Amino acid sequence: MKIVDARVIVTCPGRNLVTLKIETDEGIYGIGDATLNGRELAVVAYLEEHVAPALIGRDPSSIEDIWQFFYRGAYWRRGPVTMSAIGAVDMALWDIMGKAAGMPLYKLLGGKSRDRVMVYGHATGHDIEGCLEEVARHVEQGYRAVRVQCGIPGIASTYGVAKKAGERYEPADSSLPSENVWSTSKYLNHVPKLFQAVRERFGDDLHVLHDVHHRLTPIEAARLGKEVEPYHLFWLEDCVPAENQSAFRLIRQHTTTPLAVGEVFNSIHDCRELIESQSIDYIRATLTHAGGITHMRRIAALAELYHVRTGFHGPTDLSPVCMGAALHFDTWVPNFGIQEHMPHSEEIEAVFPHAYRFEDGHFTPGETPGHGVDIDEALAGKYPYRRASLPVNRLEDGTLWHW
Ligand SMILES: O=C(O)C(=O)C[C@H](O)[C@H](O)CO
Ligand SMILES: [Mg+2]
Repeated sequence: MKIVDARVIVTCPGRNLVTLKIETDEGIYGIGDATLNGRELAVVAYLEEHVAPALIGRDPSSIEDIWQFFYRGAYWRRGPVTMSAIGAVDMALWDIMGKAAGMPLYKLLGGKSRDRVMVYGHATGHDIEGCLEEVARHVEQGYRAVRVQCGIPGIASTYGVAKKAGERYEPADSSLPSENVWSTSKYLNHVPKLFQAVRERFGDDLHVLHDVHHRLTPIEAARLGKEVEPYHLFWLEDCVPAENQSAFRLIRQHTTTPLAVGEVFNSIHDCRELIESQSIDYIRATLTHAGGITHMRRIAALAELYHVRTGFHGPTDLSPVCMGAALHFDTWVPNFGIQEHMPHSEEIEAVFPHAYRFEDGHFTPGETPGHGVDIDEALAGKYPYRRASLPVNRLEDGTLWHW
């Protein structure tokens, strides 16, 4: 089998999504998600100029060699643009090989390690009462695990909180970056009260999670981890920026709250120290941004040695293609922890028909050969690209801050 075409499809059914479609001389094609939120066209250019032409004529079953060609062979290694492009190629090749073998991807990877994949949903509210209502709505829908993000008294707007009750929040909310204001002290005083109220209302069985979006220093994160210990969080996510991997050792020394990190990671080198020093419990890197299935398998295998489990990133800014492939990976990977789930809009679901299904707080990937997600190109073509940016965050005195 030979690759005869590799094309990039950009569509914006409410938000920008980038898909790579690789076609073969045997009529089998595969698709991969290449969406890098707020930087979509950078990946499109990388794919169109440097990757797609070099794919033509290759054997799509040489998945490892093609991965090495674009990673090791590129000289300029790593980074979100390169690794998202490689991730899309890799996902599409695994899709092709699944279709050629007549097997769902999880079987190609080694078969089921579990019957279904637990996911967590997102509850957000402007105040604690609003959050509790949203948690209740998720529990009614069957979720066993809910991430809870709350507006902070005295802060006008906080990233990660929906503008209106019951709505989804959109990460890239305007053409150029909008601005939020941040106060660490107000935040740290509020969050323990939120989780106290969640436990009082919903009891001990619901898994609850929280995302700090990289906004604390290590000692502040240690304080937060300690103060929420009585509420037994499933995890505390991205409590500090992770460029400095050794910072997590300090947090770890102070708290038993489980730590998750890595949705912005692209490579095993971004998390090697975090994993080997057993400073984290969950690794959040996912297929699109961390070089596809081929590379994510290496990260998961390293993580397994150190009791670290997977907790893949799964926001709406990753397309259903990534979600489908991730659910197969989650079904197979021995050290699975949890999968994030932000539901896509109806428009997006229509552009990407898929085999995965939600039931009772869990997903199953389906039995369709490959990753089980397709793209309706005619429908995709009706939604042209629109520039959208992620916001920035400033302290109350105007200092630009972490997210
Ligand atoms: O889903 C999460 O945990 C996020 O933090 C979402 C990110 O902010 C979003 O994907 C940025 O594009
Ligand atoms: Mg996050």
